[in-house]
Amino acid sequence: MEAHRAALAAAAAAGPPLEGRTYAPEISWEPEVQAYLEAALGAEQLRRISAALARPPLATCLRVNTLRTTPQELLRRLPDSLTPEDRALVHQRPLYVHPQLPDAIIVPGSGPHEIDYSRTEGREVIIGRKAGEAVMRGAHVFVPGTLAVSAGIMQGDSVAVSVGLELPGSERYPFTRGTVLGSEHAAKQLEANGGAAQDRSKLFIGIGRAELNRTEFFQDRGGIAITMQERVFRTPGCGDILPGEFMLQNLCSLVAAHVLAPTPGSRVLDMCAAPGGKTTALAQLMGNQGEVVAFDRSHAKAAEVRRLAESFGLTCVKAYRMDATKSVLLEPEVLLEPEVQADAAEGSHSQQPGAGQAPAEAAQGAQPNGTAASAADGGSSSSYAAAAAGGSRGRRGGPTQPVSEATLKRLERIAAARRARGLEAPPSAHTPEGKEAVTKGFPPNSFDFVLCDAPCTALGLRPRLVHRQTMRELEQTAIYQRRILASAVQLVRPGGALVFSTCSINPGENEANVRWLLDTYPHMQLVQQVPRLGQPGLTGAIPLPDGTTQQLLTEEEAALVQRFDPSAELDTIGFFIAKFVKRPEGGS
Ligand SMILES: C[S@@+](CC[C@H](N)C(=O)[O-])C[C@H]1O[C@@H](n2cnc3c(N)ncnc32)[C@H](O)[C@@H]1O
Repeated sequence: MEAHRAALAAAAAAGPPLEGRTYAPEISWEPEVQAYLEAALGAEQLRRISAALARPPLATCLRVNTLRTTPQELLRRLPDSLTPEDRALVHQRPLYVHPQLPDAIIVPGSGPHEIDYSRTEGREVIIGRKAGEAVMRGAHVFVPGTLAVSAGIMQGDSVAVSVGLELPGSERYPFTRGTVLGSEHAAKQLEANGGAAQDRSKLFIGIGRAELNRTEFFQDRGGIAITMQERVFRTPGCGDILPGEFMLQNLCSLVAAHVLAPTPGSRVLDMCAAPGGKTTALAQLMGNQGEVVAFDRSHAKAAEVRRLAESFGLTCVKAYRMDATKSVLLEPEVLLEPEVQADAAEGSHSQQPGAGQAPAEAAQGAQPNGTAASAADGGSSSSYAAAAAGGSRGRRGGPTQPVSEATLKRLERIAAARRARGLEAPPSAHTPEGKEAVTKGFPPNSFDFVLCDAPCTALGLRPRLVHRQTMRELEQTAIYQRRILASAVQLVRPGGALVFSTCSINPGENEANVRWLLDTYPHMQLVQQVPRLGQPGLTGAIPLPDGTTQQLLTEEEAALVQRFDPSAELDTIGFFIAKFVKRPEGGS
Protein backbone atom coordinates (compact mmCIF):
# COMPACT_ATOMS: atom_id res chain seq x y z
CA MET A 1 0.00 0.00 0.00
CA GLU A 2 2.80 2.40 0.99
CA ALA A 3 4.66 1.59 -2.22
CA HIS A 4 1.49 2.18 -4.22
CA ARG A 5 0.95 5.61 -2.67
CA ALA A 6 4.59 6.54 -3.28
CA ALA A 7 4.28 5.48 -6.91
CA LEU A 8 1.12 7.58 -7.32
CA ALA A 9 2.87 10.56 -5.77
CA ALA A 10 5.87 10.13 -8.07
CA ALA A 11 3.59 9.99 -11.11
CA ALA A 12 1.66 13.06 -9.98
CA ALA A 13 4.89 14.96 -9.38
CA ALA A 14 6.16 14.14 -12.87
CA GLY A 15 2.93 15.42 -14.40
CA PRO A 16 0.15 14.02 -16.55
CA PRO A 17 0.95 12.55 -19.97
CA LEU A 18 1.17 15.06 -22.83
CA GLU A 19 -1.98 13.87 -24.58
CA GLY A 20 -4.04 14.09 -21.38
CA ARG A 21 -3.40 17.80 -20.80
CA THR A 22 -6.55 19.88 -21.17
CA TYR A 23 -8.44 22.75 -19.57
CA ALA A 24 -11.62 21.43 -17.99
CA PRO A 25 -11.47 22.24 -14.29
CA GLU A 26 -14.04 20.98 -11.82
CA ILE A 27 -14.91 23.73 -9.42
CA SER A 28 -16.31 22.98 -6.01
CA TRP A 29 -18.05 25.17 -3.46
CA GLU A 30 -18.10 24.98 0.30
CA PRO A 31 -20.90 22.35 0.89
CA GLU A 32 -23.38 24.65 2.69
CA VAL A 33 -22.91 27.35 0.05
CA GLN A 34 -23.39 24.76 -2.69
CA ALA A 35 -26.65 23.56 -1.11
CA TYR A 36 -27.87 27.15 -0.77
CA LEU A 37 -26.99 28.11 -4.34
CA GLU A 38 -28.54 24.90 -5.67
CA ALA A 39 -31.75 25.72 -3.81
CA ALA A 40 -31.76 29.19 -5.37
CA LEU A 41 -30.61 28.43 -8.91
CA GLY A 42 -31.18 24.70 -9.42
CA ALA A 43 -28.38 22.09 -9.41
CA GLU A 44 -28.01 22.00 -13.18
CA GLN A 45 -27.88 25.78 -13.49
CA LEU A 46 -25.29 26.02 -10.70
CA ARG A 47 -23.18 23.44 -12.54
CA ARG A 48 -23.35 25.55 -15.72
CA ILE A 49 -22.54 28.74 -13.82
CA SER A 50 -19.62 27.08 -12.00
CA ALA A 51 -18.16 25.92 -15.33
CA ALA A 52 -18.56 29.42 -16.79
CA LEU A 53 -16.93 30.99 -13.73
CA ALA A 54 -13.83 28.86 -14.35
CA ARG A 55 -13.38 30.45 -17.80
CA PRO A 56 -12.66 34.10 -18.63
CA PRO A 57 -15.36 36.04 -20.51
CA LEU A 58 -14.23 35.98 -24.13
CA ALA A 59 -15.24 39.48 -25.16
CA THR A 60 -13.19 42.32 -23.68
CA CYS A 61 -14.99 45.63 -23.18
CA LEU A 62 -13.14 48.93 -23.60
CA ARG A 63 -14.80 52.09 -22.37
CA VAL A 64 -13.77 54.94 -24.62
CA ASN A 65 -12.90 58.28 -23.05
CA THR A 66 -15.45 60.20 -25.08
CA LEU A 67 -14.05 63.52 -23.84
CA ARG A 68 -10.82 62.80 -25.73
CA THR A 69 -11.79 60.66 -28.70
CA THR A 70 -14.67 58.84 -30.36
CA PRO A 71 -15.27 55.08 -30.51
CA GLN A 72 -15.03 55.23 -34.32
CA GLU A 73 -11.67 57.01 -34.17
CA LEU A 74 -10.40 54.47 -31.66
CA LEU A 75 -11.64 51.56 -33.77
CA ARG A 76 -9.43 52.93 -36.54
CA ARG A 77 -6.32 53.54 -34.45
CA LEU A 78 -6.37 50.73 -31.92
CA PRO A 79 -5.20 47.84 -34.14
CA ASP A 80 -1.94 49.70 -34.98
CA SER A 81 -1.10 49.86 -31.27
CA LEU A 82 -1.44 46.11 -30.72
CA THR A 83 1.30 43.48 -30.94
CA PRO A 84 1.49 41.70 -34.33
CA GLU A 85 -0.11 38.56 -32.79
CA ASP A 86 -3.00 40.54 -31.32
CA ARG A 87 -3.41 42.47 -34.56
CA ALA A 88 -3.83 39.14 -36.33
CA LEU A 89 -6.50 38.18 -33.77
CA VAL A 90 -8.52 41.38 -34.29
CA HIS A 91 -8.14 40.90 -38.03
CA GLN A 92 -9.90 37.51 -37.65
CA ARG A 93 -12.51 38.86 -35.24
CA PRO A 94 -12.96 42.61 -35.80
CA LEU A 95 -13.59 45.10 -33.02
CA TYR A 96 -17.00 46.77 -32.94
CA VAL A 97 -18.96 49.41 -31.04
CA HIS A 98 -21.55 47.85 -28.72
CA PRO A 99 -25.03 48.38 -30.21
CA GLN A 100 -26.56 49.46 -26.86
CA LEU A 101 -23.55 51.13 -25.24
CA PRO A 102 -22.22 53.81 -27.59
CA ASP A 103 -19.09 54.39 -25.48
CA ALA A 104 -18.05 50.71 -25.48
CA ILE A 105 -15.79 48.92 -27.95
CA ILE A 106 -15.97 45.13 -27.86
CA VAL A 107 -12.83 43.13 -28.55
CA PRO A 108 -13.90 39.56 -29.34
CA GLY A 109 -11.76 36.68 -28.10
CA SER A 110 -11.91 32.94 -28.59
CA GLY A 111 -11.50 29.65 -26.74
CA PRO A 112 -11.15 27.22 -25.22
CA HIS A 113 -8.67 26.05 -27.85
CA GLU A 114 -7.16 22.59 -27.86
CA ILE A 115 -3.41 22.75 -27.60
CA ASP A 116 -0.87 20.19 -28.73
CA TYR A 117 1.69 20.12 -25.94
CA SER A 118 4.09 17.74 -27.73
CA ARG A 119 6.64 20.45 -28.57
CA THR A 120 7.15 21.11 -24.86
CA GLU A 121 8.65 17.58 -24.62
CA GLY A 122 7.27 17.14 -21.11
CA ARG A 123 8.63 20.44 -19.74
CA GLU A 124 6.11 22.05 -17.41
CA VAL A 125 5.85 25.06 -15.15
CA ILE A 126 3.14 25.06 -12.47
CA ILE A 127 2.00 28.55 -11.56
CA GLY A 128 -0.07 29.74 -8.59
CA ARG A 129 -3.84 29.99 -8.89
CA LYS A 130 -4.04 33.79 -9.00
CA ALA A 131 -1.27 33.94 -11.61
CA GLY A 132 -3.22 31.33 -13.62
CA GLU A 133 -6.40 33.40 -13.44
CA ALA A 134 -4.44 36.46 -14.68
CA VAL A 135 -2.84 34.49 -17.54
CA MET A 136 -6.30 33.41 -18.69
CA ARG A 137 -7.22 37.10 -18.90
CA GLY A 138 -4.23 37.79 -21.17
CA ALA A 139 -1.25 38.30 -18.83
CA HIS A 140 2.16 36.64 -19.10
CA VAL A 141 3.66 34.71 -16.17
CA PHE A 142 5.67 36.84 -13.76
CA VAL A 143 8.45 35.41 -11.58
CA PRO A 144 6.55 35.56 -8.25
CA GLY A 145 3.68 33.55 -9.79
CA THR A 146 5.79 30.46 -10.48
CA LEU A 147 5.49 27.49 -8.13
CA ALA A 148 7.27 24.44 -9.53
CA VAL A 149 9.24 23.64 -12.70
CA SER A 150 10.53 20.60 -14.56
CA ALA A 151 14.24 19.87 -14.23
CA GLY A 152 16.64 21.35 -16.78
CA ILE A 153 14.47 24.13 -18.23
CA MET A 154 16.63 26.60 -20.14
CA GLN A 155 15.85 30.12 -21.30
CA GLY A 156 14.08 29.91 -24.68
CA ASP A 157 12.52 26.48 -24.04
CA SER A 158 8.84 25.92 -24.79
CA VAL A 159 7.07 24.93 -21.59
CA ALA A 160 3.54 23.76 -20.80
CA VAL A 161 1.89 26.04 -18.23
CA SER A 162 -0.46 24.50 -15.68
CA VAL A 163 -2.24 25.98 -12.67
CA GLY A 164 -1.63 24.69 -9.14
CA LEU A 165 -4.53 24.75 -6.70
CA GLU A 166 -4.25 25.18 -2.96
CA LEU A 167 -4.90 22.16 -0.79
CA PRO A 168 -8.59 21.94 0.23
CA GLY A 169 -9.41 24.32 3.09
CA SER A 170 -5.89 25.76 3.09
CA GLU A 171 -3.78 28.53 1.60
CA ARG A 172 -0.94 26.04 0.99
CA TYR A 173 -0.07 24.38 -2.29
CA PRO A 174 0.94 20.73 -2.52
CA PHE A 175 4.40 21.94 -3.61
CA THR A 176 6.66 24.43 -1.86
CA ARG A 177 7.76 27.20 -4.22
CA GLY A 178 10.89 26.18 -6.08
CA THR A 179 10.06 22.48 -6.28
CA VAL A 180 11.61 20.60 -9.20
CA LEU A 181 8.92 18.43 -10.77
CA GLY A 182 9.75 14.75 -10.98
CA SER A 183 12.30 15.01 -8.17
CA GLU A 184 12.21 12.75 -5.15
CA HIS A 185 11.58 15.88 -3.07
CA ALA A 186 8.46 16.70 -5.10
CA ALA A 187 7.11 13.18 -4.73
CA LYS A 188 7.71 13.24 -0.98
CA GLN A 189 5.90 16.56 -0.58
CA LEU A 190 2.91 15.32 -2.53
CA GLU A 191 2.79 12.11 -0.59
CA ALA A 192 3.07 13.95 2.72
CA ASN A 193 0.11 16.22 2.11
CA GLY A 194 -2.15 13.95 0.16
CA GLY A 195 -1.44 15.86 -3.05
CA ALA A 196 -1.04 12.63 -5.01
CA ALA A 197 -4.79 12.69 -5.41
CA GLN A 198 -4.72 16.18 -6.93
CA ASP A 199 -5.04 15.76 -10.68
CA ARG A 200 -3.80 18.76 -12.63
CA SER A 201 -4.32 17.21 -16.07
CA LYS A 202 -7.38 19.45 -16.55
CA LEU A 203 -5.60 22.64 -15.52
CA PHE A 204 -3.29 23.32 -18.48
CA ILE A 205 -3.69 26.83 -19.90
CA GLY A 206 -1.14 27.03 -22.70
CA ILE A 207 2.44 27.01 -23.88
CA GLY A 208 4.99 29.71 -23.20
CA ARG A 209 8.63 30.55 -23.78
CA ALA A 210 10.81 30.35 -20.67
CA GLU A 211 12.59 33.68 -20.20
CA LEU A 212 14.86 32.27 -17.50
CA ASN A 213 16.87 29.16 -16.72
CA ARG A 214 15.39 26.84 -14.10
CA THR A 215 17.61 28.07 -11.25
CA GLU A 216 16.61 31.70 -11.91
CA PHE A 217 12.88 31.06 -11.63
CA PHE A 218 12.88 31.25 -7.86
CA GLN A 219 15.48 33.91 -7.26
CA ASP A 220 14.28 37.04 -5.59
CA ARG A 221 13.63 39.07 -8.73
CA GLY A 222 10.67 40.46 -10.66
CA GLY A 223 9.93 40.48 -14.38
CA ILE A 224 8.44 38.03 -16.82
CA ALA A 225 9.29 34.35 -16.28
CA ILE A 226 7.26 32.97 -19.19
CA THR A 227 5.99 34.77 -22.28
CA MET A 228 2.77 33.05 -23.29
CA GLN A 229 2.74 31.93 -26.92
CA GLU A 230 -0.26 29.65 -27.30
CA ARG A 231 -3.24 30.16 -25.07
CA VAL A 232 -6.32 28.12 -24.31
CA PHE A 233 -8.19 31.45 -24.23
CA ARG A 234 -7.16 34.11 -26.74
CA THR A 235 -8.08 37.68 -25.97
CA PRO A 236 -6.06 40.53 -27.47
CA GLY A 237 -4.13 42.36 -24.71
CA CYS A 238 -5.34 45.96 -24.67
CA GLY A 239 -3.80 47.10 -21.37
CA ASP A 240 -1.09 49.78 -21.30
CA ILE A 241 -1.81 51.23 -24.73
CA LEU A 242 -3.15 54.67 -25.69
CA PRO A 243 -3.27 55.82 -22.03
CA GLY A 244 -6.16 58.10 -21.10
CA GLU A 245 -8.10 57.27 -24.28
CA PHE A 246 -9.90 54.19 -23.00
CA MET A 247 -9.94 51.76 -20.13
CA LEU A 248 -10.77 48.08 -19.74
CA GLN A 249 -14.12 47.80 -18.01
CA ASN A 250 -16.47 44.89 -17.47
CA LEU A 251 -19.49 45.27 -19.69
CA CYS A 252 -21.85 44.95 -16.70
CA SER A 253 -20.06 47.75 -14.83
CA LEU A 254 -20.59 50.05 -17.76
CA VAL A 255 -24.25 48.99 -17.92
CA ALA A 256 -24.61 49.99 -14.24
CA ALA A 257 -23.30 53.50 -15.00
CA HIS A 258 -25.66 53.86 -17.99
CA VAL A 259 -28.59 52.63 -15.90
CA LEU A 260 -27.99 55.38 -13.31
CA ALA A 261 -27.89 57.83 -16.28
CA PRO A 262 -26.70 60.97 -14.46
CA THR A 263 -27.42 64.15 -16.37
CA PRO A 264 -24.85 66.90 -17.09
CA GLY A 265 -24.73 69.43 -14.26
CA SER A 266 -26.14 67.06 -11.65
CA ARG A 267 -24.70 66.10 -8.27
CA VAL A 268 -23.70 62.46 -8.09
CA LEU A 269 -22.35 60.23 -5.32
CA ASP A 270 -20.36 57.04 -5.93
CA MET A 271 -20.25 55.49 -2.45
CA CYS A 272 -17.73 52.68 -3.03
CA ALA A 273 -15.66 54.03 -5.84
CA ALA A 274 -12.15 52.55 -6.04
CA PRO A 275 -10.50 51.95 -8.41
CA GLY A 276 -12.87 54.40 -10.10
CA GLY A 277 -14.11 52.60 -13.22
CA LYS A 278 -17.74 53.50 -12.61
CA THR A 279 -16.93 56.95 -11.15
CA THR A 280 -15.17 57.94 -14.36
CA ALA A 281 -17.90 56.37 -16.50
CA LEU A 282 -20.48 58.49 -14.66
CA ALA A 283 -18.39 61.65 -15.07
CA GLN A 284 -18.07 60.96 -18.78
CA LEU A 285 -21.81 60.46 -19.17
CA MET A 286 -22.22 63.88 -17.55
CA GLY A 287 -19.81 65.41 -20.06
CA ASN A 288 -17.60 66.41 -17.09
CA GLN A 289 -20.36 68.91 -16.11
CA GLY A 290 -21.58 68.90 -12.50
CA GLU A 291 -19.99 67.03 -9.61
CA VAL A 292 -19.18 63.41 -8.90
CA VAL A 293 -18.30 62.82 -5.25
CA ALA A 294 -16.45 59.52 -4.86
CA PHE A 295 -15.93 57.73 -1.53
CA ASP A 296 -13.66 54.88 -0.66
CA ARG A 297 -12.55 53.87 2.75
CA SER A 298 -8.78 54.31 2.59
CA HIS A 299 -6.53 57.13 1.44
CA ALA A 300 -4.80 54.80 -1.01
CA LYS A 301 -8.10 53.80 -2.60
CA ALA A 302 -9.43 57.35 -2.79
CA ALA A 303 -6.09 58.28 -4.42
CA GLU A 304 -6.62 55.57 -7.05
CA VAL A 305 -9.94 57.13 -7.99
CA ARG A 306 -8.48 60.62 -8.13
CA ARG A 307 -5.55 59.49 -10.28
CA LEU A 308 -7.81 57.64 -12.71
CA ALA A 309 -10.08 60.68 -13.04
CA GLU A 310 -7.02 62.91 -13.61
CA SER A 311 -5.64 60.59 -16.25
CA PHE A 312 -8.98 60.84 -18.07
CA GLY A 313 -9.05 64.66 -17.74
CA LEU A 314 -12.23 64.50 -15.62
CA THR A 315 -12.20 67.57 -13.42
CA CYS A 316 -15.70 67.12 -11.98
CA VAL A 317 -14.64 64.14 -9.78
CA LYS A 318 -13.83 64.73 -6.10
CA ALA A 319 -12.47 61.69 -4.33
CA TYR A 320 -12.64 61.43 -0.55
CA ARG A 321 -11.50 58.93 2.00
CA MET A 322 -14.83 58.16 3.60
CA ASP A 323 -16.55 55.20 5.19
CA ALA A 324 -19.87 55.11 3.35
CA THR A 325 -21.64 53.63 6.38
CA LYS A 326 -20.80 56.84 8.26
CA SER A 327 -21.34 59.31 5.47
CA VAL A 328 -24.68 60.84 6.50
CA LEU A 329 -24.24 64.03 8.48
CA LEU A 330 -26.64 64.13 11.35
CA GLU A 331 -25.53 67.46 12.84
CA PRO A 332 -26.19 70.63 10.87
CA GLU A 333 -23.15 72.47 12.32
CA VAL A 334 -20.76 70.09 10.61
CA LEU A 335 -21.78 71.34 7.18
CA LEU A 336 -18.28 72.67 6.67
CA GLU A 337 -15.87 72.65 3.81
CA PRO A 338 -14.68 69.07 3.23
CA GLU A 339 -11.07 69.64 4.17
CA VAL A 340 -7.70 68.06 4.16
CA GLN A 341 -7.72 67.29 7.85
CA ALA A 342 -6.44 63.81 7.70
CA ASP A 343 -5.35 63.51 11.28
CA ALA A 344 -8.49 64.93 12.82
CA ALA A 345 -10.68 62.80 10.62
CA GLU A 346 -8.51 59.76 11.23
CA GLY A 347 -9.49 60.18 14.88
CA SER A 348 -13.16 60.79 14.27
CA HIS A 349 -13.46 57.72 12.05
CA SER A 350 -11.23 55.49 14.12
CA GLN A 351 -13.75 52.66 14.05
CA GLN A 352 -13.52 52.17 10.31
CA PRO A 353 -13.36 48.53 9.40
CA GLY A 354 -10.05 47.28 8.07
CA ALA A 355 -9.91 45.27 4.88
CA GLY A 356 -11.72 42.00 5.34
CA GLN A 357 -13.25 43.05 8.65
CA ALA A 358 -16.24 44.69 7.17
CA PRO A 359 -18.59 41.69 7.11
CA ALA A 360 -17.72 40.73 10.69
CA GLU A 361 -18.38 44.27 11.85
CA ALA A 362 -21.60 44.28 9.86
CA ALA A 363 -22.83 41.16 11.58
CA GLN A 364 -22.53 42.81 14.95
CA GLY A 365 -23.68 46.28 14.07
CA ALA A 366 -26.31 46.13 11.37
CA GLN A 367 -29.94 46.51 12.12
CA PRO A 368 -32.45 46.42 9.31
CA ASN A 369 -33.60 49.76 10.59
CA GLY A 370 -30.40 51.00 12.19
CA THR A 371 -30.17 54.09 14.34
CA ALA A 372 -28.47 56.18 11.70
CA ALA A 373 -31.05 55.17 9.15
CA SER A 374 -34.07 56.17 11.15
CA ALA A 375 -32.49 59.34 12.50
CA ALA A 376 -31.52 60.56 9.07
CA ASP A 377 -34.71 59.49 7.39
CA GLY A 378 -36.49 61.72 9.79
CA GLY A 379 -33.65 64.17 9.43
CA SER A 380 -35.05 66.68 6.98
CA SER A 381 -35.38 68.99 9.98
CA SER A 382 -35.62 72.74 9.86
CA SER A 383 -31.92 73.09 10.61
CA TYR A 384 -31.10 71.08 7.52
CA ALA A 385 -33.50 73.17 5.52
CA ALA A 386 -31.79 76.31 6.81
CA ALA A 387 -28.39 74.91 5.96
CA ALA A 388 -29.50 73.96 2.48
CA ALA A 389 -30.90 77.47 2.03
CA GLY A 390 -27.47 78.96 2.67
CA GLY A 391 -27.41 79.09 6.45
CA SER A 392 -24.25 77.01 6.81
CA ARG A 393 -20.75 78.41 7.08
CA GLY A 394 -19.22 76.47 4.25
CA ARG A 395 -19.70 75.15 0.79
CA ARG A 396 -20.04 71.45 0.22
CA GLY A 397 -17.55 69.61 -1.94
CA GLY A 398 -15.20 72.62 -2.15
CA PRO A 399 -11.49 72.59 -2.95
CA THR A 400 -8.84 71.22 -0.62
CA GLN A 401 -6.36 73.31 1.35
CA PRO A 402 -3.08 74.33 -0.31
CA VAL A 403 0.00 72.21 0.28
CA SER A 404 3.18 73.84 1.61
CA GLU A 405 6.42 73.95 -0.41
CA ALA A 406 8.22 71.87 2.22
CA THR A 407 5.52 69.17 2.09
CA LEU A 408 5.64 69.06 -1.70
CA LYS A 409 9.44 68.67 -1.63
CA ARG A 410 9.20 65.90 0.94
CA LEU A 411 6.56 64.12 -1.14
CA GLU A 412 8.77 64.41 -4.22
CA ARG A 413 11.63 62.76 -2.27
CA ILE A 414 9.33 59.94 -1.09
CA ALA A 415 7.96 59.49 -4.60
CA ALA A 416 11.48 59.33 -6.10
CA ALA A 417 12.51 56.73 -3.50
CA ARG A 418 9.44 54.62 -4.27
CA ARG A 419 10.00 54.84 -8.02
CA ALA A 420 13.63 53.75 -7.49
CA ARG A 421 12.29 50.63 -5.72
CA GLY A 422 10.03 49.93 -8.69
CA LEU A 423 6.88 50.75 -6.71
CA GLU A 424 3.89 52.29 -8.43
CA ALA A 425 1.55 54.86 -6.98
CA PRO A 426 3.78 57.31 -5.13
CA PRO A 427 2.02 59.10 -2.31
CA SER A 428 -0.23 61.84 -3.49
CA ALA A 429 1.31 65.27 -4.01
CA HIS A 430 -2.27 66.51 -4.01
CA THR A 431 -2.65 66.69 -0.26
CA PRO A 432 -0.32 66.74 2.75
CA GLU A 433 1.20 63.48 3.95
CA GLY A 434 0.03 61.67 0.82
CA LYS A 435 -3.47 61.67 2.23
CA GLU A 436 -6.58 62.31 0.25
CA ALA A 437 -9.27 64.82 1.01
CA VAL A 438 -11.52 63.76 3.86
CA THR A 439 -15.11 64.82 4.33
CA LYS A 440 -17.23 64.66 7.44
CA GLY A 441 -20.09 63.46 5.29
CA PHE A 442 -23.11 65.00 3.64
CA PRO A 443 -26.59 65.83 4.90
CA PRO A 444 -29.58 63.74 3.86
CA ASN A 445 -31.01 64.39 0.39
CA SER A 446 -27.72 65.83 -0.95
CA PHE A 447 -27.44 63.98 -4.26
CA ASP A 448 -29.47 63.71 -7.46
CA PHE A 449 -27.96 60.32 -8.30
CA VAL A 450 -26.30 57.75 -6.04
CA LEU A 451 -24.37 54.65 -7.05
CA CYS A 452 -23.83 51.95 -4.43
CA ASP A 453 -21.50 49.47 -6.14
CA ALA A 454 -21.16 47.57 -2.92
CA PRO A 455 -18.18 45.58 -1.63
CA CYS A 456 -19.26 42.00 -2.25
CA THR A 457 -18.20 38.36 -2.17
CA ALA A 458 -17.18 38.70 -5.85
CA LEU A 459 -18.86 35.36 -6.58
CA GLY A 460 -19.40 36.50 -10.16
CA LEU A 461 -15.80 37.28 -11.10
CA ARG A 462 -14.21 35.20 -13.86
CA PRO A 463 -12.10 33.21 -14.13
CA ARG A 464 -12.15 31.78 -10.60
CA LEU A 465 -10.80 28.31 -9.92
CA VAL A 466 -11.64 28.06 -6.23
CA HIS A 467 -14.63 29.26 -4.22
CA ARG A 468 -13.85 29.26 -0.53
CA GLN A 469 -16.57 31.50 0.91
CA THR A 470 -18.64 30.14 3.77
CA MET A 471 -22.34 30.72 4.35
CA ARG A 472 -21.43 32.99 7.25
CA GLU A 473 -19.26 35.17 4.98
CA LEU A 474 -22.07 35.41 2.45
CA GLU A 475 -24.51 36.51 5.13
CA GLN A 476 -22.13 39.01 6.74
CA THR A 477 -21.35 40.61 3.41
CA ALA A 478 -25.05 41.06 2.66
CA ILE A 479 -25.60 42.68 6.06
CA TYR A 480 -22.67 45.03 5.54
CA GLN A 481 -24.12 46.06 2.18
CA ARG A 482 -27.37 46.96 3.94
CA ARG A 483 -25.49 49.40 6.14
CA ILE A 484 -24.12 51.16 3.07
CA LEU A 485 -27.54 51.04 1.40
CA ALA A 486 -29.08 52.64 4.49
CA SER A 487 -26.78 55.65 3.95
CA ALA A 488 -27.52 55.63 0.22
CA VAL A 489 -31.26 55.88 0.81
CA GLN A 490 -30.71 58.89 3.01
CA LEU A 491 -28.24 60.68 0.76
CA VAL A 492 -30.31 60.55 -2.43
CA ARG A 493 -32.81 63.39 -2.72
CA PRO A 494 -36.54 62.81 -3.21
CA GLY A 495 -37.04 62.29 -6.92
CA GLY A 496 -33.42 61.18 -7.28
CA ALA A 497 -32.19 57.76 -8.39
CA LEU A 498 -30.18 55.08 -6.59
CA VAL A 499 -28.44 52.18 -8.36
CA PHE A 500 -27.28 49.20 -6.31
CA SER A 501 -24.90 46.73 -7.96
CA THR A 502 -22.71 43.77 -7.04
CA CYS A 503 -20.41 41.43 -8.96
CA SER A 504 -21.87 38.42 -7.18
CA ILE A 505 -24.29 35.66 -8.11
CA ASN A 506 -25.36 35.32 -4.45
CA PRO A 507 -29.12 36.00 -4.07
CA GLY A 508 -28.50 37.06 -0.46
CA GLU A 509 -26.46 40.05 -1.65
CA ASN A 510 -28.78 40.75 -4.57
CA GLU A 511 -32.50 39.98 -4.59
CA ALA A 512 -32.72 39.51 -0.80
CA ASN A 513 -31.12 42.93 -0.23
CA VAL A 514 -33.52 44.52 -2.69
CA ARG A 515 -36.38 42.84 -0.79
CA TRP A 516 -34.98 44.23 2.48
CA LEU A 517 -34.63 47.73 1.05
CA LEU A 518 -38.18 47.79 -0.37
CA ASP A 519 -39.63 46.49 2.91
CA THR A 520 -37.57 48.83 5.09
CA TYR A 521 -37.97 52.00 3.03
CA PRO A 522 -41.45 52.04 1.47
CA HIS A 523 -40.68 55.39 -0.18
CA MET A 524 -38.04 53.67 -2.35
CA GLN A 525 -39.50 52.40 -5.61
CA LEU A 526 -37.90 49.79 -7.86
CA VAL A 527 -37.88 51.11 -11.43
CA GLN A 528 -37.22 49.97 -15.00
CA GLN A 529 -33.63 50.01 -16.32
CA VAL A 530 -32.18 51.22 -19.61
CA PRO A 531 -30.25 49.59 -21.21
CA ARG A 532 -31.44 46.11 -20.41
CA LEU A 533 -28.94 43.36 -21.24
CA GLY A 534 -29.29 41.03 -18.25
CA GLN A 535 -31.99 38.63 -17.16
CA PRO A 536 -34.75 39.01 -14.55
CA GLY A 537 -33.96 38.44 -10.89
CA LEU A 538 -34.89 35.47 -8.72
CA THR A 539 -38.34 35.11 -7.21
CA GLY A 540 -39.81 33.26 -4.20
CA ALA A 541 -37.87 32.22 -1.12
CA ILE A 542 -34.80 30.07 -0.36
CA PRO A 543 -34.44 27.80 2.67
CA LEU A 544 -31.37 28.69 4.74
CA PRO A 545 -29.18 26.22 6.66
CA ASP A 546 -30.49 27.61 9.99
CA GLY A 547 -34.05 26.58 9.09
CA THR A 548 -35.28 30.07 8.22
CA THR A 549 -36.13 31.24 4.71
CA GLN A 550 -34.76 34.11 2.69
CA GLN A 551 -37.39 36.14 0.84
CA LEU A 552 -36.55 37.23 -2.70
CA LEU A 553 -38.64 39.18 -5.23
CA THR A 554 -42.12 39.03 -6.69
CA GLU A 555 -42.41 38.35 -10.46
CA GLU A 556 -43.11 42.03 -11.05
CA GLU A 557 -40.08 43.18 -9.06
CA ALA A 558 -37.82 40.53 -10.60
CA ALA A 559 -38.64 41.86 -14.07
CA LEU A 560 -37.25 45.26 -13.07
CA VAL A 561 -33.78 44.16 -11.89
CA GLN A 562 -30.96 42.78 -14.06
CA ARG A 563 -29.16 39.56 -13.12
CA PHE A 564 -26.19 38.76 -15.38
CA ASP A 565 -25.74 35.00 -15.54
CA PRO A 566 -22.12 34.14 -16.44
CA SER A 567 -23.25 31.02 -18.31
CA ALA A 568 -25.65 32.99 -20.54
CA GLU A 569 -24.91 33.79 -24.17
CA LEU A 570 -23.84 37.34 -23.30
CA ASP A 571 -20.77 35.76 -21.62
CA THR A 572 -20.22 38.38 -18.92
CA ILE A 573 -19.14 38.15 -15.30
CA GLY A 574 -21.89 37.39 -12.77
CA PHE A 575 -23.43 40.75 -11.85
CA PHE A 576 -26.60 42.30 -10.47
CA ILE A 577 -28.19 45.74 -10.88
CA ALA A 578 -31.24 47.26 -9.17
CA LYS A 579 -32.45 50.83 -9.70
CA PHE A 580 -34.66 52.75 -7.28
CA VAL A 581 -36.27 56.15 -7.29
CA LYS A 582 -36.88 57.92 -3.98
CA ARG A 583 -40.41 59.18 -3.57
CA PRO A 584 -41.06 61.97 -1.09
CA GLU A 585 -41.69 60.25 2.26
CA GLY A 586 -45.36 59.66 2.73
CA GLY A 587 -45.84 60.20 -1.03
CA SER A 588 -46.95 57.43 -3.32
C1 LIG B 1 -16.84 46.56 -5.84
S1 LIG B 1 -15.57 47.60 -5.35
C2 LIG B 1 -15.94 49.07 -6.20
C3 LIG B 1 -15.52 49.08 -7.64
C4 LIG B 1 -15.74 50.45 -8.27
N1 LIG B 1 -17.11 50.91 -8.11
C5 LIG B 1 -15.39 50.49 -9.73
O1 LIG B 1 -16.25 50.34 -10.58
O2 LIG B 1 -14.20 50.66 -10.03
C6 LIG B 1 -16.06 47.99 -3.72
C7 LIG B 1 -15.24 49.08 -3.09
O3 LIG B 1 -15.89 49.41 -1.86
C8 LIG B 1 -14.92 49.85 -0.97
N2 LIG B 1 -15.52 49.84 0.38
C9 LIG B 1 -15.72 48.81 1.22
N3 LIG B 1 -16.34 49.23 2.36
C10 LIG B 1 -16.52 50.56 2.20
C11 LIG B 1 -17.10 51.56 3.00
N4 LIG B 1 -17.60 51.29 4.19
N5 LIG B 1 -17.11 52.83 2.54
C12 LIG B 1 -16.60 53.14 1.31
N6 LIG B 1 -16.04 52.23 0.51
C13 LIG B 1 -16.01 50.96 0.94
C14 LIG B 1 -13.78 48.89 -1.18
O4 LIG B 1 -12.59 49.47 -0.71
C15 LIG B 1 -13.81 48.72 -2.70
O5 LIG B 1 -12.92 49.61 -3.31
